[in-house]
Order: sequence, then structure tokens, then C-alpha cells
Amino acid sequence: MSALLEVEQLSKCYFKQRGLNRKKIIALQDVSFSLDTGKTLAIIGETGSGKSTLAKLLVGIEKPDSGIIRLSGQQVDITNYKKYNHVIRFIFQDAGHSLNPLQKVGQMLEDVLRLSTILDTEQRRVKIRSTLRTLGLLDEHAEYYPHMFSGGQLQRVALARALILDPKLLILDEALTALDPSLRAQIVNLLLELQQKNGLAYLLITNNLRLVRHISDEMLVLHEGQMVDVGNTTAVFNNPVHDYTKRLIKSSG
Ligand SMILES: Nc1ncnc2c1ncn2[C@@H]1O[C@H](COP(=O)(O)OP(=O)(O)OP(=O)(O)O)[C@@H](O)[C@H]1O
Repeated sequence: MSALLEVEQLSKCYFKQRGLNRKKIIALQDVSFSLDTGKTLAIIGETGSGKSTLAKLLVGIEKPDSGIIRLSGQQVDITNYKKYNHVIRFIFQDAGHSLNPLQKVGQMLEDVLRLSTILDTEQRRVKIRSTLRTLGLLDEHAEYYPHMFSGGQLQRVALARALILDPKLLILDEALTALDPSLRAQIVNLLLELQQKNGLAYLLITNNLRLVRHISDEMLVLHEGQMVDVGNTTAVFNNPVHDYTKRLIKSSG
């Protein structure tokens, strides 16, 4: 059976204007990996190593210069946002705090459903309620504005927005970084529960190696846009190949 997501030789470069010169920046070079349903892949690497570029290519915000993305064996043009935005969803750092402050949570979720599904009004109402409950929130939270939530609840609201379309893959780009440790543990447990129940796959972009060790099945280390280590998390921790990975693991204690 095909993997849920297969990435083959993905590359992306940017050009930065410096005076009269254009400087080429290779953000990602020939990155390949696959991710199965119900599994978690961690992407780690220092600032500027290409992690966010990879996330942007996978949600279609940016177009790769070359390379192939397959979903369940089918090559896709992920920049066709309407077609794939329900399959791969994205949640970024501090997502809870970037919700529209003037919009009630129920309205925000309603907008997502109206834009991307053919559900009728009543079906949308039911879906909003059930999604809120799945994330440990209450029906009445649909009537709340973002400022009425605590930090942990806000993160759950951001997750509700990402998960209401029942995606197969959720990309978490430093999404847990800003949370304090006890809140992070709560959200991690919730994510693991959802994964067990629904077979959701996660692509976890983080520099928190403890978290990587705790929840990811596989890990991929990026350094200057290139893959330097990839494989089963325990295997990479026990036997890192590249010096950069060795240093990272050593510095994480
Ligand atoms: N839109 C852009 N225009 C020009 N250069 C860019 C652009 N986006 C990213 N880059 C460059 O591409 C490289 C990879 O950036 P990217 O944001 O993917 O790294 P990152 O690993 O996610 O870093 P961070 O942890 O800081 O988010 C960096 O050198 C960055 O400056």
C-alpha cells in the first residue's frame, strides 16, 4: 500500500536582491521522505535550515522548483488549494493568538466549512459542535470571541480550525513551542489521542528534541536545506550519521 505522503527530491530556492546583485538562496535541496497514515515525522534543524519552506511547499503556499509530491500514491499539484486543503492542514506557532479577535469561534469554523465543504447549515452546526467537543471544548464556546479563552483553550480552538475538515495530515510548524510545559503536555496527549482514534498523521516541525523523542516515529534532520539524517527516531538518536545531528543530540542532553 502507498504511503499517505511521499516527497521525492523536493527543491526550492529564493533570490534576494542585494544592491545590484541577486543572491540565490537554496532553501531546500533534493529532500525525499514518506509518511504513513497514523504516524508522526519530526523535521528538525536550526534556523534557516529550510523547515518552514518544506511546510509551505506541502500546503501549497509556495511552489517547488522541482520534485514530486504524492498523496496516497497519486502525484498532486498541492498548490491547487481548494482540492487539497482538506487533506493536509497547517498550524503554526502561536496560531491561537492569531485568530481574528472580532469573530466568534463558531463563525470562524462556519467560514471554513462553507468555503470547503458542501454541508448544509444544520450539518455545519452539528460538525462545529462535534469538533469543539473532540478537542475538549464546549458547545457554548462557539459563541465566544478569542479573547475569552485561556492560552490552552486557544490552542485547542486553533486545532479545531485545522481539524474540522477531517484532514489526513496535520503539519505543526513550531505550533507547540510557545506553550508552557504543562499546557504542551496536555495538547500533546490530545494529539496522540486523536492520532490513535482517527489515524491522523503529523509532520512536526520543532527543535524540541525531547518532544521529538516522545512522539515521533521517524525524524528528518535538515541542515542548510539538505537532509543529513533520516529514519526511525530511536535509530537516529542512537546512531546519528552526520556531525550536525550528533551535535544537536549532544546539546539536547
Ligand atoms: N520568501 C523568501 N525570500 C527569500 N529567502 C527566503 C524566503 N523564505 C525563506 N528564505 C530563506 O530560505 C532559507 C530557509 O528558510 P526557512 O524559513 O525555511 O528556514 P527555517 O528552518 O524554517 O528557519 P526558522 O526556524 O527560523 O523558521 C533561509 O536562508 C531563509 O532566509
